[in-house]
Amino acid sequence: MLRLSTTRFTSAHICSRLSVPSHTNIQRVSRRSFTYNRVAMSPTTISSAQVTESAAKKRKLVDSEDVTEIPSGSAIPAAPKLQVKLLSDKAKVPTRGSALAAGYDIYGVEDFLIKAQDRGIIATDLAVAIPAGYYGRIAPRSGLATKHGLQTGAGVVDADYRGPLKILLFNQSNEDFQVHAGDRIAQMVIEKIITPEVVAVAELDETERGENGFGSTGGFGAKPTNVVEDVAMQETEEKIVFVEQATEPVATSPASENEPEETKAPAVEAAPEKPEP
Ligand SMILES: O=c1ccn([C@H]2C[C@H](O)[C@@H](COP(=O)(O)OP(=O)(O)OP(=O)(O)O)O2)c(=O)[nH]1
Repeated sequence: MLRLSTTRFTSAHICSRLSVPSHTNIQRVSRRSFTYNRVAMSPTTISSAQVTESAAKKRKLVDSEDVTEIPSGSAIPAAPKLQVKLLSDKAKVPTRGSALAAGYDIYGVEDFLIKAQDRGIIATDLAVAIPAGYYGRIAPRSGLATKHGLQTGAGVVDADYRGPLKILLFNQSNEDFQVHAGDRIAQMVIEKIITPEVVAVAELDETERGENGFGSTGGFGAKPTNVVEDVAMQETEEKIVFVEQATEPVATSPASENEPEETKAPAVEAAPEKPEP
């Protein structure tokens, strides 16, 4: 008889299993698989030894900018660092609001009144060194944008810029907005870029779209044609859920058998009995 059991793996479980500190490099792909540093993994078969082997095999595929240094004996590429220099004692190191937040909140260092429908440039007294191959995008904080109409402008921070970081804020509301020293006024997202060589050509290649632009694919209500229904990805929580046959022996890799107790994944739990109708 087939009896279904369900085990839920969060990225924290996986990190614990892999004995790695951060779950930010873990990306869920489907119910049964995820990637760690872009290496495909399965929660049923994962072991630290496999991570080491797989990562070593795929290391050549990782862009060189991703790998600042690979310490000997470690399979996990060192993450690029965002260096910040505080230019005054009012400056604050950028912070992230949650474990997986994309943006680093940026703190202003001055009181500044931005009049309604006006703009202001706010000092941060920060200098930054963004890793090569990336840039910093200054983006609005959603709360300030929705409640007070505060948008950011300009917003491209080059990797080679070493001057003081400034934040351009537009007040699109009809009320003045008072910025206080120490406020989190914007966020900076570190985005990967490519800078291809520019080549002038006589003709561009042909495409289906051609020269059609600005609404040529339909109105706002047009149904997109490229949407694939994926039930597994509709879960709201970041969980990897898989189902296995409890009556058959579960294949266990030798490496995972030798793992210390605290790094093992949680035991398989029996699925709750379905109540009789
Ligand atoms: O919101 C922003 C945008 C830019 N900068 C800094 C970092 C960036 O590297 C530099 C130059 O910005 P950008 O290249 O966008 O400005 P530009 O007008 O093209 O100036 P430049 O000729 O110096 O490149 O100004 C900020 O501090 N805040």
